[in-house]
Amino acid sequence: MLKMNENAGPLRIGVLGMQGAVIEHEGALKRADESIEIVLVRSPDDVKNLDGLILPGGESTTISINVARGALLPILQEWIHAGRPTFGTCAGLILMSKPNMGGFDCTVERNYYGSQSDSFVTTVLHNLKELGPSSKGVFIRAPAIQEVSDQVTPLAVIDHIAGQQIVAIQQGNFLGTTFHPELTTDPTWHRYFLKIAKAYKKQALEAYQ
Ligand SMILES: NC(=O)CC[C@H](N)C(=O)O
Repeated sequence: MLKMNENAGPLRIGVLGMQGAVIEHEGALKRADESIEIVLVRSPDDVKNLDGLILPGGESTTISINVARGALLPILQEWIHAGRPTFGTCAGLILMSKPNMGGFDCTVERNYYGSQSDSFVTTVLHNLKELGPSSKGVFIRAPAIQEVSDQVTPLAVIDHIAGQQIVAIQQGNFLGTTFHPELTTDPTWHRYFLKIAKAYKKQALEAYQ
């Protein structure tokens, strides 16, 4: 059984360090809250005592292979199954969707917008007041969120020639974006994730006492 972090001190957030935008997420977490502890997750022991976990973007097949090779897969599955705070960006979101590790009750289509050269930056329109009206979304060989169940809350959309598309979602303690908020200096999405992790930790510590 995965142990929770019983330390009431600063939040400990893990960043899966297999491939992709790992350092960028570490920087974004620091910008969002200087006081948090960051753990690079590469082996099962690294997942102990975390309050939240980020699955970065990169290449989802490579990340999956490395996760399986490092014996992390059952630990991550247990983490997600327990509903612990998890933030998946781009490839990270792909891993949290069906038929991969799961977590989100949704399907995604990989490389929806085309190849690397079809990557783009556009305005992400937020649905949730506390996130502010909008942010800059960096989409790099991004997936598109396809079917979502009513368990999934869309948090943001973009206007696309194919129509408005959902690009950020929440389901309980899971947060996912098809874009890369860690590649901008705007801490909005990481702050929102830290809020989820903080609330989860508070609740878990209270239940524990
Ligand atoms: N920026 C990204 O994470 C791209 C995801 C990548 N195209 C994949 O399918 O894995």
